[in-house]
This record gives sequence, C-alpha cells and structure tokens, in this order.
Amino acid sequence: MTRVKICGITNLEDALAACGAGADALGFVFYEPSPRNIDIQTAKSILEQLPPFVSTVGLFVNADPGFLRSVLEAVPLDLLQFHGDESEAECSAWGRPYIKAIRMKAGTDLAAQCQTYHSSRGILLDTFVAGQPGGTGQTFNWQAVPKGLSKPIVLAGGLDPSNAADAVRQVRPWAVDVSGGVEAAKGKKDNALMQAFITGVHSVSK
Ligand SMILES: O=C(O)c1ccccc1N[C@@H]1O[C@H](COP(=O)(O)O)[C@@H](O)[C@H]1O
Repeated sequence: MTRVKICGITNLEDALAACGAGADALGFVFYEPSPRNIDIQTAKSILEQLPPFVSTVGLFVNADPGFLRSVLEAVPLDLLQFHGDESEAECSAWGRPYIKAIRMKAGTDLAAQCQTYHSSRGILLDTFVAGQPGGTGQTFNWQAVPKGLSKPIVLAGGLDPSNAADAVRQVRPWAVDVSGGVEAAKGKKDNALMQAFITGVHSVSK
C-alpha cells in the first residue's frame, strides 16, 4: 500500500486525527516563515502523545545548524526532510535518516538527483515555484517522473482528495505527502479531508 504522510501538523488534535485516519507519517515544519511552523516544545509534547507505529518527520529549509541541533536534542524525530538547497554533505552530516525534496521544473534530472543524494532514504518531489521553498499547493507534470528511479519516491505538491488516486495511479510512488490539500485553514487540518485523502490513496491497488 502507498504510504501517506500528513505534513504541517501544528497541534495534538490534528496529529491524533491524522493517526486515526490512517496516516503512516506526520510532518512537523521547523521553518519560521511557514504558517505551519511549529516550536520545539509543542512538537516535543505532541510526539510524546502519539500512538506507536507512526513515523515522525521534521521538515527543515536551509536551517541554521545550531537550530537544527536544538530540535534534534529535544524532539525524537524518526526522519529529517530537507526542503531547501542543502547539499548531500549537509543532509548526511547529522547521521540521521533523511529524505531530500527536489522542486520539479522543466529539465529536472531525477536520475542525477538520486545519485547526488545517494545517502538519502528517498527523494520527495514537490513543485517548483520561484521564491517559495514548498507547501505551495500546486501540482507539477507527473508524467515527468521516470519509472525505475534508484530511490523511493515521495510524491508531493498540490495533492488533495480529488487528485490523490490519480496521482498514485500515474506515478506509483512509494509514498505521498500532503499539507495544504487537507487543511481547513492554514495550519489547521480538516479531519474529513484527511480521511478522504487516505481513502483515495488506498483505493489504488499496487
Ligand atoms: O508546508 C509548508 O508550509 C512548507 C514550507 C516550506 C517548505 C515545504 C513545506 N511543505 C511541504 O511542501 C510539500 C507540498 O505541500 P502542499 O501539499 O502542496 O501544501 C509537502 O512536502 C509539504 O511537506
């Protein structure tokens, strides 16, 4: 079954609702300009109250190393998501499992990116929008994703309940990641949308 990550969790109620809806992973945005930014203490408190077998992912965008260290010391994240211009060396220096976001635009060579981020656990594909690192709510051309890439693919960018099944059918990713498409308002998830999204993803058989 295609895994589902719900990103941009800012409160316990949404975290538990996402788990109840069947999310495999929850994402926490440690990036202050984002409306989904979360502080260390809130993230720590949420993680302490999660049920087992739900992965926790910390999202960073060109983070200051001191800040990233503070997060890692306080919050027991399972996986790091680097969503900026971090190099392979910067991503791997933390000795933690990580995925690297690639912002898709014409000419992006995904086979080369998989080689560049050779120590990543997977490559997350988001839509390129100038001046915005991610969370744009916009899709990209899924046909531009070649089959048989050397890394597991996490498909993101503008996914929502109406396009989730089609996205999975076309790209056949390892996992999908959604933020804005399951929100009632910026930073607040909608339970029914999360359930509909996960139902859509799971409706496509492997
Ligand atoms: O969610 C954010 O605010 C965010 C900010 C900066 C970088 C990435 C961000 N979110 C990630 O962007 C993709 C797509 O999000 P959306 O579904 O289109 O809203 C997803 O991986 C989020 O984790």
